[in-house]
Amino acid sequence: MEFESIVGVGAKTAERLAALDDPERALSEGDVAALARAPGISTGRAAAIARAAIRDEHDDAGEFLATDRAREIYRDALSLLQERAVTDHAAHRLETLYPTGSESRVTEVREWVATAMEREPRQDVLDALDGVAPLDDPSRDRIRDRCLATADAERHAEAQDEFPELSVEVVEDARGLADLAKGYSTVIALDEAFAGVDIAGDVQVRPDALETPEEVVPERVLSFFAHNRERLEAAARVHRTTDLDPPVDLARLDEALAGLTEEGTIVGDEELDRLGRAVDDLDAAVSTAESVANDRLREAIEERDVTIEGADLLSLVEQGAGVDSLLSRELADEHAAAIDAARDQLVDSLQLDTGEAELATRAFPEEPTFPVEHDEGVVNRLREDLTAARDRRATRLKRDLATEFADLQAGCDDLVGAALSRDRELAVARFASDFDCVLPEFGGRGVAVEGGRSPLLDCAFEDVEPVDYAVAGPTLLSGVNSGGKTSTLDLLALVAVLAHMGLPVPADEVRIERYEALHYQAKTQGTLDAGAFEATLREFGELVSGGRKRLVLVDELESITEPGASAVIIAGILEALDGETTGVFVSHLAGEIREAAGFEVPVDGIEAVGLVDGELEVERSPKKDSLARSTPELIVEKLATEDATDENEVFYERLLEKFE
Ligand SMILES: Nc1ncnc2c1ncn2[C@@H]1O[C@H](COP(=O)(O)OP(=O)(O)OP(=O)(O)O)[C@@H](O)[C@H]1O
Repeated sequence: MEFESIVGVGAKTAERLAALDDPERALSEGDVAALARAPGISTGRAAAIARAAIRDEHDDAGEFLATDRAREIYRDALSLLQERAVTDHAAHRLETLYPTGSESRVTEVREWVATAMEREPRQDVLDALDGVAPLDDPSRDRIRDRCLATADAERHAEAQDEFPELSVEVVEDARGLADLAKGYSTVIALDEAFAGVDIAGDVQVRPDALETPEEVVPERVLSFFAHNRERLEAAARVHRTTDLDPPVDLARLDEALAGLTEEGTIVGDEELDRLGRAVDDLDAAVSTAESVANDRLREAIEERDVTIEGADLLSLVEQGAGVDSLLSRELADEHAAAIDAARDQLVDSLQLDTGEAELATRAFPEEPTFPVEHDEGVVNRLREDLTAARDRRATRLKRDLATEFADLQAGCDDLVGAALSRDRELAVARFASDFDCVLPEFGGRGVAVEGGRSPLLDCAFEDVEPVDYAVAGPTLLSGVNSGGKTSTLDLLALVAVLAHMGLPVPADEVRIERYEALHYQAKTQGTLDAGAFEATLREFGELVSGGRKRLVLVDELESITEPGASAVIIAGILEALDGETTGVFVSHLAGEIREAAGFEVPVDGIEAVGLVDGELEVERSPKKDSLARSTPELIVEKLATEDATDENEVFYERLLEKFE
């Protein structure tokens, strides 16, 4: 794949992406976490690259979010969704959702979303998801007891690539192999030509070694599984608590994992445990056995009165014989019994098998001595035999388990992948259910929202009052102070962004025109200086001349300059937006703008229905074709109708007339 063909990916980024294991897969699947593993690529950058790759695929050149406020609304919407993902990985992957005018992209996401919304976000599934993360490779420890050998330079290079944890040596001939066998416990020759050579030591000829890494370096796959155990167990739990069909036999995986310690060594094999204990306890067992024999013998000697004829004693002394001969003559049976006891003690305490026991008995020779002493040479041989048996068994078990894991590995990748993808789906399901969402319908002109409730408001979602608002073409939105004009624009923007991301929207029903861009101009804080005013006007100049189909939302543009000029400018912009473009302009100057405009600009209004305890009671849904009365007007009306006395009635009445 030509990475540089993706918009925004230059030569340097392309080179960084190429360092990944499988960048094509990461790009085509929008795997942000995998892309962020490339050197020097942050998660944010990875998300942007993934989005650019999707854009590329859908021939989607345009940027939907045309202003800062539009981008803010997108960020807020995305955060609400990401907060509902359990794993960081799923949260990152959700960044690949972005608003677009590309119908094919929106349709693709909507199909996925429709299934996602059916998922049930049960607590046990969310708990299980907590431990899931993509499988990753632990650092590989160098293995020093084995080496590979070949006479072929090309194979040498291949083997070095495949087995970075092993030494790979070049050998000319069998002599070279024999030299290596002196330094390594195992030498694995890669060339068929070495088959049949007779060399002392563990020299194996394995021309297939490169294809069976799990047999050559079982430690690799074992440490991979030991390292990823918790993620795998969590992913297995996700499958057990949902309707997901496991891509791997979970019982088999459980069993394989049960045979592995956290360090990647084997557990649960009785024979290996026995051999390990025998090696570890050998010295202590020999010394106990020796004590047993000596205690018995001492007891026997103490209990015995030894009578010896003077002539015999003389002959023994003349022969220079020691007490041993006396022992053998007088206490032969007791000595034999003591040696038997020592041998039994050694064999029993180390649980030795018949072959090992045969050697172990020789550790206590029959020649009568006191005190009884073990034969260190025999004990050393026993130690070597037991150690070799233990290591052989461990190697065989490791290799068997590694082969089993190698068989399960592809399924395990899918197991984790499926759990993470369920997390993304559940984030959408929770978003939809937390904010009572529906999938919007595309079509018609403008936007029509029924029962829309914005989760971006500064109050608890259950306190948000539903808003109905349908708007098409250029429109002014008037309304009382703090009536909810800005919140209505936010709701329209949010609905437009979510709909064009392919996501459900927080409303009972929404129909929306398919747009290519959202131009949302936030309220300016205070009057702009000449330069900023010029820049803002320029932006509108570009906006009105742009050919793309866009939704235009503008909040109180009048604050950019003095009211008289503002009304004229806004009127001009409304005129320039051809009648086809839906543009909602919030303004307190609706009357003035209307007068300045060369056409009958529709004005909708958010109205106060009254004053309750000094607080305005507001009807949040804008009323069509209605210039909302201002708050001062409402207060004057209240004074004129409810509180007027004979003296001030005329004053209030006159004030009220001035508003009309
Ligand atoms: N649909 C709604 N449900 C509940 N509360 C709302 C709703 N819309 C707005 N509000 C509340 O009213 C407050 C004022 O809303 P908003 O800022 O949108 O009004 P405004 O008409 O734009 O005000 P201003 O006249 O100052 O521009 C919000 O902070 C919010 O608490």
